[in-house]
Amino acid sequence: MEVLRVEHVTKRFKGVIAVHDISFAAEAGEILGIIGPNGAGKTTLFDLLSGFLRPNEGRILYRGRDVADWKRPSDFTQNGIAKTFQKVKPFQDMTVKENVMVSAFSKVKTIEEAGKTAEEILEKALLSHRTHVLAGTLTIGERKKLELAKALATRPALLLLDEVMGGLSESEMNQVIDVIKSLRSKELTIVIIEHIMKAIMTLSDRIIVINFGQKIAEGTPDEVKRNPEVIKAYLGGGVAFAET
Ligand SMILES: Nc1ncnc2c1ncn2[C@@H]1O[C@H](COP(=O)(O)OP(=O)(O)OP(=O)(O)O)[C@@H](O)[C@H]1O
Repeated sequence: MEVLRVEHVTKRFKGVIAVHDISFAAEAGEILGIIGPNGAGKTTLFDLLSGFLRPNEGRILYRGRDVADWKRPSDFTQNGIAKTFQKVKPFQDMTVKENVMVSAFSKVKTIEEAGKTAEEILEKALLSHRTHVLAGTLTIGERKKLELAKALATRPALLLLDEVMGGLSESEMNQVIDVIKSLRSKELTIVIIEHIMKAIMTLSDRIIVINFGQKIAEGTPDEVKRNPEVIKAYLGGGVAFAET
């Protein structure tokens, strides 16, 4: 079943065309990677998918419904679309559990239910050993896991992960990769933007490559790695595919 369809979407900021006539789709249960050099338009595309921005042209269909009908970003959350933020900003003076409970309240009504959701999700996010500490005391790796947990607590069907590996050590990154792998199910579609090639190549079923706002390639990780257009775009940006 198709969960997401992006049709000829364009987003302009004054003179800049940040996203230019992009189309793609994602199936239920799929992990779809989006890569591209700095400034390619990835963040803008995510902001369009999560309702923070509106396209100038084209449309975005979620489960067959045009998201233009939704007025606020919270309508996106209510309908099952969750996004993590590149710059994680937990409520520092609240515990890890309380942070997750805040997100859980988008779907449940009572403190008991929110607490239960938070505990279950913290377990999934490999963060249950930090349940009762203040979020302000977490390491960067733990903050990234908390960010993931907050998104999961809204019970999404479409999860948008924006550079969740950034700033992590190798072992922290491997843990987050394991967490994301464990989320795989036919009820959840994951779209992930990531600069770290190892992570995106390991996780993605399919990858879309964008450069200067346009889609330049789409395929399996192996197909994308061998694509001459992609190699050219990345060599220009100084990133070597050979490492992956
Ligand atoms: N609010 C804005 N106003 C003007 N230009 C913008 C705005 N947001 C993004 N842009 C421009 O749009 C283009 C795409 O930016 P975007 O942040 O989406 O790229 P990106 O692929 O996410 O980059 P990075 O990998 O560095 O995060 C860039 O040229 C950027 O300068």
